[in-house]
Amino acid sequence: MAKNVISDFDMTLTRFAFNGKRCPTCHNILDNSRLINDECKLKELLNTYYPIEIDSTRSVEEKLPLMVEWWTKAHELLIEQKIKKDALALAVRESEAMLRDGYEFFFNHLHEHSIPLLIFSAGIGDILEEVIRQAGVFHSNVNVFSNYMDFDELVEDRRQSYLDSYDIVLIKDETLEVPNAIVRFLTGNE
Ligand SMILES: Nc1ccn([C@@H]2O[C@H](COP(=O)(O)O)[C@@H](O)[C@H]2O)c(=O)n1
Repeated sequence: MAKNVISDFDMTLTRFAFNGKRCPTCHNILDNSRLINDECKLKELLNTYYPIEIDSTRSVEEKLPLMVEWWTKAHELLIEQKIKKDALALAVRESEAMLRDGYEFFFNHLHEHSIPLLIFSAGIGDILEEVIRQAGVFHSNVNVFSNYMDFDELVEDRRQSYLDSYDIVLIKDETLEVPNAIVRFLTGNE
């Protein structure tokens, strides 16, 4: 039987608090860093929307559009900050984010047993990956499904790193023809 482990990230794989102090989410890591200026209102968004996220009297249907509204507004604010990709690692290193105690066993054991770990997160994929990487457990069985930042670098600059990292790289292809061919193959052309 195929096994997968599915998890979310912020406050699930990372700690909620340490020594009585709240630990940051991916968004908070950026917000608390030197990459964001004081005028950026991410904290105000957190104060508005986090109570809604954890409000057990509201239904999922009620919360969903508000959560989308939250991350849409947050991402618009982040775009204005013109963050450089290279600076993310330092922001994570200087942050107080930490994986939960016992993370080494969790990540290493799944890797040793070739069990895929699928992480779904409403956080920021680039930051999330960096937290796991800096903890030394970003193994090949870890797959992250999250929002990623799109940096204004020239496509040419990134082409080689994509070619090195992925089996298939689509360039100037606005269709889903290749993914659809793979999906058809996986489902036996049904
Ligand atoms: N703009 C935002 C959006 C979300 N958050 C918090 O990040 C958490 C992501 O959690 P996952 O379990 O999906 O990894 C989410 O629960 C929000 O509390 C944020 O801080 N800022």
